[in-house]
Amino acid sequence: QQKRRCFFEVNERTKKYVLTAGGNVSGSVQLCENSHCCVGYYVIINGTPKVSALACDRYEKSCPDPICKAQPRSNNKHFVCVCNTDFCNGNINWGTEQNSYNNSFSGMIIIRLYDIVFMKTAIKLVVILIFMCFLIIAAAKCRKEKLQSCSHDFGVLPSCSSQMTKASEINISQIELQQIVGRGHFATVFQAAYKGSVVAVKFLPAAYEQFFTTEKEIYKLPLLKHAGIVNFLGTGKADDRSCFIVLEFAEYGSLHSFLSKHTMSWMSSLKLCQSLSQGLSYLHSDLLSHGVHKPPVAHRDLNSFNVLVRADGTCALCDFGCSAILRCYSGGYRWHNQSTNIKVIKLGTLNYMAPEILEDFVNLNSMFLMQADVYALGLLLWEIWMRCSDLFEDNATPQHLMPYELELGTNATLENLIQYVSYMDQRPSIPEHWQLLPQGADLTEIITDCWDSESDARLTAHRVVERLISLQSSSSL
Ligand SMILES: Nc1ncnc2c1ncn2[C@@H]1O[C@H](COP(=O)(O)OP(=O)(O)OP(=O)(O)O)[C@@H](O)[C@H]1O
Repeated sequence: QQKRRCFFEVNERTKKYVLTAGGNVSGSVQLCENSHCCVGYYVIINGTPKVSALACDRYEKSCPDPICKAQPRSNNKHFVCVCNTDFCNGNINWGTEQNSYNNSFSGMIIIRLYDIVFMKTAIKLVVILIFMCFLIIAAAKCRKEKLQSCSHDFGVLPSCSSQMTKASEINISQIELQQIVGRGHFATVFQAAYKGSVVAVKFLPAAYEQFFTTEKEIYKLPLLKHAGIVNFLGTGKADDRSCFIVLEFAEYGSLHSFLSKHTMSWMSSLKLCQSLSQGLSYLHSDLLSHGVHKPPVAHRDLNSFNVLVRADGTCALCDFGCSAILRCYSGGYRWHNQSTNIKVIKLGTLNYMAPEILEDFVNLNSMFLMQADVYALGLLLWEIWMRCSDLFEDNATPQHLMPYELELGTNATLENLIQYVSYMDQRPSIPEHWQLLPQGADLTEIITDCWDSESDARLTAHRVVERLISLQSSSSL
């Protein structure tokens, strides 16, 4: 059986030879010859315990305790402890008085293994705790700054700066339909009169209620009102069970129809581009205002049919039937488990799909939905500037074309787009002479930085807003 090992220490007042008889001593360790018990003698001096002696017990006695429990010897000034595990005499247990005495152990000469282990663990715990606190504070600060920076960047309309959108249910009898102004893949949109104002009413057949529910959910998000997003007035159900959404009326209709009919000056094109980017940047923003939270939203179907143009020449985003609310999870954004998870399979809008979405078509649960919106934004900026008469020689402004329409025809298939956009890494062509124009190089760079094949390398919508502002302020064409 292995011999017991005990701490060994003697002060002047103890007869050293008496204790060395218990076994061979090497430094501060004694190998017990006659006993399997360690013993510790302590004396209280000025209220603090000091080691009087630590050693092997000289005779075999009963020592049932694995830890060294203090027992008074005389006058409550001297204590002895006996224990039966290796080095157990290095740490006397004071019972209820333990804490007060333990704090005064600095006078002990022997380096006690148990103390070291305990100290090391305690130090590790403290360091881990401090590190975790630091991380939590840094994360909270980072999030706060992010939210604050977003809320400073974009004006929140005063009407709803601190409230949930209070759109009421609208009774169909309150609406007077006038004429059809647009048709989408699912919806028919009417110009109508409602409470003395001209509005747009979007009807969705009952079969497409899923799109209606998603779109309503987005419009009803708190703080969603913004000049770059079409103003939402309410929803309702018609007698034939179709659902409808009442919106502000955009006089020029979709951006697609506006660009088909109009060319524009440099300043007008900038107005369209800026309001469009601001709308998207606001949609993507994560906002906290007066305790109300607006999560980021990815549009997921951004194209020139889903951007409206108002009479004042500004853009407003619409059609959120495929949009996704993103929730923040430990630094990144994930798709909130929304009522719908619809795959966008619509001709025309395929042209605006980012390469990673085209390729990963069967699985749209991507973390990069906002970057995919920015890709589409780049195509829209190209589409707008291709109709800017100041960027072309007299009467040489091209006809309006959708992205890739020239290269792949009016109804490009998914396979053609994957081949052209993804594998061949091609984009709509930017006129070479733009490089010679005062702002040409900058606007080319904005477009190409939006439609980069690497989604991570693309600008954020917020950065596009900034780049467009500096483009405007540097000089006019
Ligand atoms: N508020 C509005 N003011 C004026 N015109 C509008 C308005 N909303 C929609 N429109 C017109 O109706 C068209 C279809 O609207 P919307 O895109 O919302 O329908 P949809 O069926 O959801 O379309 P999609 O095919 O993209 O899914 C638009 O392209 C636009 O021309």
